[in-house]
Amino acid sequence: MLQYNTDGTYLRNGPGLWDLGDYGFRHLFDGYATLVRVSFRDGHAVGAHRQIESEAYKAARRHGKVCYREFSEVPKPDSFKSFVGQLASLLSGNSLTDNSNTGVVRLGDGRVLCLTETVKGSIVVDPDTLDTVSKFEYEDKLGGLIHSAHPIVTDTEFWTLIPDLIRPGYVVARMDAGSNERQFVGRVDCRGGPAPGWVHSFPVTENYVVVPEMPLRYCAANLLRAEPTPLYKFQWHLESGSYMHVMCKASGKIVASVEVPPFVTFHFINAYEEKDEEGRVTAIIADCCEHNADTSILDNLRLHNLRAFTGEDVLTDARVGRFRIPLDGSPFGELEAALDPEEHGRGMDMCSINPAHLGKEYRYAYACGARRPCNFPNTLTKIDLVEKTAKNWYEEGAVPSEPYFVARPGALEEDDGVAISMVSAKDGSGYALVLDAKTFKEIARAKFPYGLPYGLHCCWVPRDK
Ligand SMILES: CC(=O)/C=C/C=C(C)/C=C/C1=C(C)CCCC1(C)C
Ligand SMILES: CC(/C=C/C=O)=C\C=C\C=O
Ligand SMILES: [Fe+2]
Repeated sequence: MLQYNTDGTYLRNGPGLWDLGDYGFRHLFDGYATLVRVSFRDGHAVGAHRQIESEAYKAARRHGKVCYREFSEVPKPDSFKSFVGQLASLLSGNSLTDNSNTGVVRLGDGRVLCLTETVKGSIVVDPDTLDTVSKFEYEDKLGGLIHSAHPIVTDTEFWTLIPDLIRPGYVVARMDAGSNERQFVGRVDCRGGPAPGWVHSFPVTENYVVVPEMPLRYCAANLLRAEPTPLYKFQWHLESGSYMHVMCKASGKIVASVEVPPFVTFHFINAYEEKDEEGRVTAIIADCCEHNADTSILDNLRLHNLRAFTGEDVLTDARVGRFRIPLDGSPFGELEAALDPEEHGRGMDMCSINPAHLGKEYRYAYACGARRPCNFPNTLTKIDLVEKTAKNWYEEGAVPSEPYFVARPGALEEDDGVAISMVSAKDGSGYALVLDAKTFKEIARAKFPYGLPYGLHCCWVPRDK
């Protein structure tokens, strides 16, 4: 019996199936999407999991091989077209995967959407049955084949970033809850490099959208390569510079564009507006899980590395990278660690916050951290950005996924709620873990009758909605 008094459904998406007959995928991000559900009701938890029935997954099952371009894999020679044919199917988007294995969000109108970096990989699911309901069709003329895997979703709207690989830049778009039509808000032109930087995620404040331009940039040549490169579809362009752009949500105008130290991040944590005594906005503060400008984290996520822990400490260091983007016209922004990374074992990724603080000043972030030696984040950490300390949860041999914060209904304090994570235990079994977000102590765990693959991002569907 699970003593937990908030009723609702926790959903987690992630790559979960990496094998097709004898063939095994090589990178974590290639796996076909597995949705996990844990429904909490009257102190009990009921779990389930299911594959998302994307075209890419169904074709792979039908033919026993990869049929679409995944994160690192491309269809093998026997189904290969000529170079021109490949280029055409890449440009049209036909050959891209719709394997929506990254995020899951509950839109303001109640629809639950699974996402990845391809626009066609936006798939509506039923949170109760985990049925694949339909493709989410964007009913607008914005186009774009890829977008940020992490839109910003609130009860009323949806913000997304669409990288433009032809004319290097990004389109910022928003969509009202209940609509399928994105509206163009503005455009950012890249300041460096041959292509836009990878935008797995981006942050917003109450009035601004922050567009990051990392030196890890999309690479047209690598998109066409048959075999994965160490940086997959990307290339590191240190010489191109790193930038942060700030766009006004209301006007679409760029209010700041600053050069910042080089950085590598998948996940922004949050951002907010810094104000002076008169209430004027002087700067934007944006926090992310930052990998010390080291791209090797991407290759470390190869399954071979993840499955072969030798006792060596091979997880590269990460920190809470805090950007300060001045709005006074200065050309440079700052990037520093928000707290001593030793507080969380120099591991930092897969973060969540209290959504009531989205875009606003906030104090707490929840993430996966590290207890070394390790080859992958193996702790859950609660970061206090004011005290600059962390509380850590650890169980020997366990691999926990993103600690997802769910507020207690009626909560007033920022950390009044729970952090939910799915844990793979040392013996291969799996359980849902519920931590008190305040104390970061275990409240409950619900064992699954079987082990579950590692998974990525989550959402919460309250029972009454
Ligand atoms: C699982 C995760 O976090 C990221 C998944 C990323 C994917 C599936 C990216 C796919 C892509 C292509 C299939 C071609 C175009 C480039 C890129 C967006 C990397
Ligand atoms: C698993 C991961 C990124 C997932 C993208 O959605 C990053 C892990 C980083 C390790 O520190
Ligand atoms: Fe992500």
